[in-house]
Formats: sequence, C-alpha cells, structure tokens
Amino acid sequence: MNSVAIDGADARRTAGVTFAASLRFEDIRHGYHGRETIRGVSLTAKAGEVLCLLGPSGSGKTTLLRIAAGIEVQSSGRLLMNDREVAGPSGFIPPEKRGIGLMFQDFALFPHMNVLDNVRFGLTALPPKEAVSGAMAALERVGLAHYADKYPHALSGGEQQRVALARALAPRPGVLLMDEPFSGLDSRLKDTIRADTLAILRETRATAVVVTHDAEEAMRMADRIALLRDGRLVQVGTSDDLYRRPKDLFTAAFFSEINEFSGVVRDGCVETPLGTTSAPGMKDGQSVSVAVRLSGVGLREEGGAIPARILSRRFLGVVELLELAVPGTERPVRSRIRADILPQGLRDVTVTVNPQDIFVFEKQAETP
Ligand SMILES: Nc1ncnc2c1ncn2[C@@H]1O[C@H](COP(=O)(O)OP(=O)(O)OP(=O)(O)O)[C@@H](O)[C@H]1O
Repeated sequence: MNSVAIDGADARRTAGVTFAASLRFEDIRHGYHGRETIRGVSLTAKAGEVLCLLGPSGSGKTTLLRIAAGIEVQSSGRLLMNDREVAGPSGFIPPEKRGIGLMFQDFALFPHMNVLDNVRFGLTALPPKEAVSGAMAALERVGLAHYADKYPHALSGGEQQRVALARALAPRPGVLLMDEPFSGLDSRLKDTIRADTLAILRETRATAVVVTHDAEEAMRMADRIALLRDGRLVQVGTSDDLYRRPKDLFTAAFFSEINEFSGVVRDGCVETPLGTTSAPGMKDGQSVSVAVRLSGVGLREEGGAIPARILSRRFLGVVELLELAVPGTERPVRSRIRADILPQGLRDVTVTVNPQDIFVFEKQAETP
C-alpha cells in the first residue's frame, strides 16, 4: 500500500505526498547531569504546518527535536503523534517506527553510495522494485532524478541538501524534523534552497518542525514560530504575532534590534529620553523596560520632537546605522534609516519615534 509505480507528471505531483500528522509535546521536561534544560514545554505542531523552533544557542531546540525523533527520552511529560502517545508513561515507540523523517545539520549523505541508494536507504522495508520507484519519485520531486547514478562528492552543497530532503521525504513521514537544515550553505544559496525546500514541503503537505536560531529564517519559513529561552517556551504564534505583539523584552529584542530604556509608570505613561509613551493597563509606580526599534527612530534635519547629535554613521547599502547623543541618557541611541536621506557631514538632527515601534514591558526578575 505504501507506494505505487507512477510515471512522469503524475509521479511529480504525488511523489512523497505525506499523510501529515500532528505532533504534540505535553509538559516535556528534560535534563543532563541534574541540570534541567527543558523546563515544561507544551507545544503542538498541527498536521501540515511548518513550525519553527527558534531561540538562542542552548535554549533547548535540538533537545526537543531529539526527543521528538526518539533519539533522546524526556525525563517527564508526553509526546503524541496524532493524539497517540509515542513517548511517555504508557510506553515508547522507537524512532524507526514513529513515521518521522530526520534532516540534521550536516545532512550527511553516505559518500560510498550513489544518490539513488542514499534516497533508497529509508525504504528498505519495501520490495526492491518499489523502493527504487519510491526513491526515483522523491528525486523527481526535488528535481534531481537525473543525478541518480552520481555520488555525493560530485554534487554541489545545494544539490546535496536536496538529495537529503528527498531521502527524508521518500518514506512519506507523518512529521519531518529539520535541525538547522540550511546552516552549511552560503547566504545567497541559502535563500534559494530555503525557498525550494519550503515549496516542496507545501507540495508534499508535510508537517515540518524546523530548528533555527535565525529569526528572519523562521519568519521566511514558518506558519508558526515557537520562541524558546533557557528551555522554556516564551511565545508561540505567527511571525506577525511575535514581531508586532511581543510578550516581553526578550522576544522584542530577538526579532529586531532595539534601544532599551528603564522607566517608572506615572499617570499611565512612562518618560524616556525619546519622549513620553503610554503604558496601558500598568499601575502607577510600576518599573518598566521600554524597547524602541532602531527602525522606528526616524531622523530629520529639523522639525522632529527631540534634538540629537550624530556620533557615528555606518553605511550598510540600503540602510545606514547611526549612533546619536540624546539629552537624558549617557548611552548612545541607535537608529536605522534608509541610506542617503540625510546629507553627509550633518551633525545635528531631530528625532521622531514611530509609536508602533515602541513597546513597554513590566520589568522582570532574571530567570534562574
Ligand atoms: N548530551 C548532553 N549532555 C549535557 N548537556 C547537554 C547535552 N545536550 C545538550 N545539553 C545542554 O542542554 C542545553 C540545550 O541544548 P540544545 O542543544 O538543545 O540547545 P539548542 O537551542 O539546540 O542550541 P544550539 O543552537 O547551540 O544547537 C544546553 O545547555 C546544552 O549545553
């Protein structure tokens, strides 16, 4: 039932189409040598969606993926696929029986096997003829059927990445787990391969959980993003949710560069060197952190609300990055503006802040 011999356009349309499964982490905890590194994560990848696990180094992304794959067993909590427990108090289904596809950082292809055999590797349960046609169909899907006889060393990095994707998709996994799948590619190639990969994930209707530490990569790929910090889930939502409605300073700073100020709420407002901002719903006397995106600090020669002196300018092509001295703060305020809108040699400017780029958060005690 797993595979049918099909040719040409039909093969391309149906090859590797998955029966997408949902994947649920339920209050997952895990640790090494007595130190807890995953601290109660509950999260669901819905069937057919691309969910990105995003976070800085050490936040627990890879550990969660390894738990999902069954390479690592959590210390407590449950893992469910399509509401069926695959790891938890009621038992453990080994990795090869979970219907999960894996694509890890270095997407190691076997160097001594040709491309076809590399892709066929995950189809050993099928009769040989069906395994070959399944592998060929998966290669067709990634546009590399003509490379079937070649060996990995003869392929470019991007082509090897596509073979690895074909190998992961060939057994039609319910969930595909990808750990930093583009990290080995140079930046220009990365954009193309990422877009191709996303198109293939959409065509195959796969559920994919993708680990990345790069917020822009997550925004480019994900239907939803789960942001992690120190083994905890900080916020889950669409890129729009996390970018426009960050729950805390950490999330705001992860998605864009910010200027950060401290203040205290008085009469529903907080004063910063960049002006007065409303702090809706916050009590008088509350200590707050105010984040102002660099791209929200607009500069004009005159007419803006706050005077500033330019300390430095760095040209970055489309935009330029400036450091400014602003009354009321010792630290330079940073701004990111479109290049060439201010004349060269200018010293004094005025600042206007876009209200949509200001966020006020309750000051939080540092988490242990
Ligand atoms: N095998 C291990 N033994 C001990 N500690 C480990 C082990 N694997 C991971 N850790 C620790 O668990 C924490 C989470 O690691 P993990 O690799 O999941 O983070 P990550 O978010 O994927 O980071 P990166 O982006 O650097 O890969 C880190 O503090 C790490 O040092």
